Amino acid sequence: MNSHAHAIAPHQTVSPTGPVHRRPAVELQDASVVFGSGDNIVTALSPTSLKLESGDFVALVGPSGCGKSTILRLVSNLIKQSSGLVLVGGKEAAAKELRIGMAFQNPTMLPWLTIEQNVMMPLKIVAPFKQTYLRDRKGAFRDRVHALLEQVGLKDFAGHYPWQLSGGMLQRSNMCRALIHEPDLLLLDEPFGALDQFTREELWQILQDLYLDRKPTVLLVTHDLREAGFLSRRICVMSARPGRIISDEAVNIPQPRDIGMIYSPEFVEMTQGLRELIAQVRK
Ligand SMILES: Nc1ncnc2c1ncn2[C@@H]1O[C@H](COP(=O)(O)OP(=O)(O)OP(=O)(O)O)[C@@H](O)[C@H]1O
Repeated sequence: MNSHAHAIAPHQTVSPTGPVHRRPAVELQDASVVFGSGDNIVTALSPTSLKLESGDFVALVGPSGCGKSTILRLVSNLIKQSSGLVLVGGKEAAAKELRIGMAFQNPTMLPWLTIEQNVMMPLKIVAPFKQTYLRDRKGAFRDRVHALLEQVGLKDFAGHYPWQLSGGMLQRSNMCRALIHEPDLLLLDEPFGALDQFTREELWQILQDLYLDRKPTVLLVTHDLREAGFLSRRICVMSARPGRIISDEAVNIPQPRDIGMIYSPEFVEMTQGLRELIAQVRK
């Protein structure tokens, strides 16, 4: 075991009421991804296995280009594996049956729509909400959007346009849009990448609250080891490209976590251990 053994332990399902045994929400069985053909072959992901139980919060960390985003794209069914299996909700390529929310580093808000309209967008296109969209968009759905915006401190900005908001406010809106349709699975790819440390820490706390409130299954890709440690219940470390998971350990710190915790010796030791592991594999 690594030097971060105090805070993290080999993979186990953590629950306030003890271990839970449910059908995995996400499972990769020796899934690999190869792009191109002939002389232009790029192996983006070596055969990789990973399991997320329903309600898990797993962070994927590792050197640049090791295949973290590729795993998210596999799970969201944007790309197909070249070998192995990808199961979502227990079924192959069944991502459409699960409600998925996604948030990426650069929020892509539609500039001609207000924040309220942007956040409401999934309700317009995702079943079962889309069936009642025309009826509910000015009633129940609007209330839902406003309640979520209030939860992230954007109560007064529903009628603003994206260009009237700061980067941090846009990331909050982005998070609301990813969660508005109550996804079973939340896929986050460097969602706070471009923000200053204070805003990041603030958003970690907001995301933690939203997660504990709703308990979706979350797969978070990040380069920020503190972000991984603060938010997730498990951290998977990947090797250099073509990557695979070389360490999968639980973060044994009860939730909700306090932001001050990231300065504790135990937490610093954990992130330092992860850092050393990644430094070794990227050589
Ligand atoms: N469509 C594609 N065609 C060819 N190669 C690709 C394609 N998509 C990704 N790759 C390659 O696959 C590898 C893994 O990419 P991926 O985006 O998953 O890495 P990552 O770990 O998320 O990287 P980063 O941390 O830098 O965002 C990279 O070397 C990348 O260049």
